[in-house]
Amino acid sequence: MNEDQRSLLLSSSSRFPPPQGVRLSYGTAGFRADAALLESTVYRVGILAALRSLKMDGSVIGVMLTASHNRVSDNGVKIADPSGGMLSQSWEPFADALANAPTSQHLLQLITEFVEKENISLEGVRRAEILLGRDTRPSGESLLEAAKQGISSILGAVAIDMGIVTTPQLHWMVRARNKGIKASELDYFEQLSSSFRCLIDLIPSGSKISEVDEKLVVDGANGVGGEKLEVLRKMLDGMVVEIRNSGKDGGVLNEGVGADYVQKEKFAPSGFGSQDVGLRCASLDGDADRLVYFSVPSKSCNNIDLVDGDKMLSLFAIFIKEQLNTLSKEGTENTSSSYHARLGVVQTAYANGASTDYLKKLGLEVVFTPTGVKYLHEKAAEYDIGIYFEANGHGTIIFSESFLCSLEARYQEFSSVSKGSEQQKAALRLLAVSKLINQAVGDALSGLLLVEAILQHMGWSIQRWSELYKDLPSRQLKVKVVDRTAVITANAETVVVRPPGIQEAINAETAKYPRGRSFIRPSGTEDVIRVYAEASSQEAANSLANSVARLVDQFLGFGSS
Ligand SMILES: CC(=O)N[C@H]1[C@@H](OP(=O)(O)O)O[C@H](CO)[C@@H](O)[C@@H]1O
Ligand SMILES: [Mg+2]
Repeated sequence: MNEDQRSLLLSSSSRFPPPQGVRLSYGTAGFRADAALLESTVYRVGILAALRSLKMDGSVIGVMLTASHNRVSDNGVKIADPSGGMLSQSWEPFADALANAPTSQHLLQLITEFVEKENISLEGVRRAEILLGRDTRPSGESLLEAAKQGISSILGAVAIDMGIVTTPQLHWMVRARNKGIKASELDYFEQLSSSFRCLIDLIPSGSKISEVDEKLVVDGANGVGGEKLEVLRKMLDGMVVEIRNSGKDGGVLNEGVGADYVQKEKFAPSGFGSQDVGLRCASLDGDADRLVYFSVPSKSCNNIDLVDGDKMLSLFAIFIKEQLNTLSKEGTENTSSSYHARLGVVQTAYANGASTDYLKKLGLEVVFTPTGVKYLHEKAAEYDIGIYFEANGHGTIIFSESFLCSLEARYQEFSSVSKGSEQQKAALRLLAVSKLINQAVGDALSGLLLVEAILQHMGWSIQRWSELYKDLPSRQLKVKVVDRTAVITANAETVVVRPPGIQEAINAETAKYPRGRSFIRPSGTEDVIRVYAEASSQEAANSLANSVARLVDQFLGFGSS
């Protein structure tokens, strides 16, 4: 590292001292905390992003300022790798060390050692390009400045501000830039709208949906997703969409609204109620990378019929399986008859037991990973087509490049020898899905369009979709403890290996409940232990969740020894 670079780092970092008495961890989805604590961390993530770009031969890297479903006073920062996915897990320890370095000297020492180990040249001869995005949180603007300062403290690094965008939009832009395709926000909207229209044009003539099922009402979580859906809606003249909680009418981000609230509390979001009985409703989360659907069952209650990430996964799996079955039918005389694609489905321990049973009965390969998009995405990428969703509505579909190449070739074959055939349509539908779905990360807007297209293709109402299988009643709780990192889990977070004894106690409690299942894990985004329980009745699920929460408090709570 030359003297110019050293003095630049020392002088700039001295303007961003780390918060006292706080230890930050990159967690499930980047650094996340009260916004007032984050300026130094965001500055240092700016440095990290610049180094990551230099390490990746100048590939474009993304930095997103968001705290997703957390309350508005929080904020966070996470990196989008050149593939558009999450930061490589191998760099997370360095990210943690950077964020927690106590002084500028320590920070400089860390960077010096790291760039030597990683063979990163800091002579300023290479260009590093970082796309910056932020959601609608008030703290975003000042944290954006800190990120820019961090980036510009690395010689040759350039920050490009993409403004207020959804998290998936930024990931999509990074992926598109590194694939050498057009990557503006308009390009994003055009890709989604044109591929959506392609699927609508391919709807079988017999599929009809009733008038009441034409309308969709969307809860925008008072966040960035509502305003972006407004733009998209104007490009989709075929869709009847009403957007509420867009953030324009003074509502507070994620407060009583949004996909996390709807999925966890199973309550209708603010602005929804008895006037919406029977309608198809959807809810985005605060940065529009999560989506759930719901319907209001009757005028009497505030509860909802939730159609969660597991059901979206099931809908996508049915549709894709149908197209693959059509393609694998004996080909016409001039095309190859055998056609096999490896379709995989990835879930986490939060997936409702009924969904896993349903998917296995469909003959699908179902595998599990720990919570966090980075784990599911990595696993899904092992298939020709990998579908992953968390129950809370994080998820997407990944198509391998080799599969898409062979699919494109098959589509061309069909177009010349059997134009208009069912095989040709099936190939075109899958190609359209691969363009509509955001393959970088879970994207509430692209997921919503795919759900809408498939429901129209099937001629299904939300009620018909929800009846695919009946969820086992479940309950999630959060428990504040002295130190959540004391809990170490294994087997995709389904068992606790440390502290000793608690898993045996959970097992004994769970055994008391028919079809009981329960697990605990440390949250990566909030300072809590999360408790999940499901059983044959809601009362039993609630009781099991409360019993396990008491065990957590006994073993780990403030009163524990
Ligand atoms: C139970 C739950 O909803 N966990 C969420 C939450 O992670 P935690 O580590 O559980 O806080 O936020 C993550 C990032 O948004 C998301 O990937 C994950 O599904
Ligand atoms: Mg989110």
